[in-house]
Amino acid sequence: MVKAVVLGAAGGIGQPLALLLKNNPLVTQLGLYDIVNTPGVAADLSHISTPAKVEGYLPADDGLTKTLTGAEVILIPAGVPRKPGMTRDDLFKINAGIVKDLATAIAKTAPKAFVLVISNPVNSTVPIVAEVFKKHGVFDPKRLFGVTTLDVVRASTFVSEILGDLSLSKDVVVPVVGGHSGVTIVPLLSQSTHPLPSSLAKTDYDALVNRIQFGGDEVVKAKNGGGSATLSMAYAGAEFAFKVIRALKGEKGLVAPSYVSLEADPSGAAELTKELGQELAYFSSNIELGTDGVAKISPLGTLTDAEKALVSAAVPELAKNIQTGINFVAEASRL
Ligand SMILES: NC(=O)c1ccc[n+]([C@@H]2O[C@H](COP(=O)([O-])OP(=O)(O)OC[C@H]3O[C@@H](n4cnc5c(N)ncnc54)[C@H](O)[C@@H]3O)[C@@H](O)[C@H]2O)c1
Ligand SMILES: O=C(O)C[C@H](O)C(=O)O
Repeated sequence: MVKAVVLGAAGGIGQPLALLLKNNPLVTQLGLYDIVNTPGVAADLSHISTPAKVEGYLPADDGLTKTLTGAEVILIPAGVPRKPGMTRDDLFKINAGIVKDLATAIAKTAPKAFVLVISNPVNSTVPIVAEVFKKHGVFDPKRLFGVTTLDVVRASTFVSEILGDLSLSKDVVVPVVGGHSGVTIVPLLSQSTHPLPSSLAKTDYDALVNRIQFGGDEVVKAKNGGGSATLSMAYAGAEFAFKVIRALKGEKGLVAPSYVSLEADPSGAAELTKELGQELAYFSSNIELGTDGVAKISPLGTLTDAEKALVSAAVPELAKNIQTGINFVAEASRL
């Protein structure tokens, strides 16, 4: 029995993500919340012949509390997406407040749930959720995740394209670490399960790294004002959520990168900090999932010089993004 919840369920990501969750037999209850259209989305999904009982709520009549009651896994894709010319940080002004309010409701109604943050900028929205939870005395660093899986999915796809066989993409695993925006996205291609051709030119390697780091821009540009990645994000979000659900059901050995608080595993964090050469409160590295959430944060391992340079570029940007999230909650509390 697992109750999964999507906050922002009527949106571009929310709807296909809710569909994928409804299609998973491990999900027995599906709570959908949005400020618009959730009753329709819920009615539609409820006709699908899979076990999950679907309920959709709007803000009226305390719909958010009803949605969150009994939630074990909460996915948050609520907020505005980018338009061409914007960075993810440009979304902060609107999305920070949305995420803060949703986190406050979670802290009050479902403080033990696993919370998976999709809303951008993830590098800052995850610290916002953590700060809100700390204020309410319910922060458990093992249960809060920034969803960076789309970067991993893109890396698998683009590497398979270079290897000339897209059917490999389901098996190609590339750890993508750091955060989720531009230079903070660090693909560790030397650790790919399927090595790149040794003949790959440096310019082609650089282009591949750039494509993984800025894959989101490719979609924003192609949608031409119609938003950012939704379908691939729903796929990626579901993939990560299913791992979390399988782990909470007791399956062992499930590993995936996710942007987490390094308080979740102090000994793993100590090793990671040595590798990064600087303390960061949040970082995405491979994590092992357990029944209580983050069981272990893995170190980066052996890196090439090119990868070390990517990590060095990511760290100061991440530090800035994290502080922006922390400051936002501190300032809001002073008002
Ligand atoms: N982490 C990632 O890899 C990743 C990938 C793609 C998109 N995103 C981010 O996900 C977010 C959503 O993208 P989208 O394309 O689905 O946008 P969208 O505009 O299609 O959908 C967002 C939904 O959020 C709802 N919403 C707004 N305020 C809300 C509130 N207070 N409570 C509940 N719902 C609320 C809207 O009504 C809308 O239905 C954006 O911030 C986008 O940048 C993240
Ligand atoms: O690019 C975006 O703004 C959406 C998302 O973060 C992505 O990586 O596709």
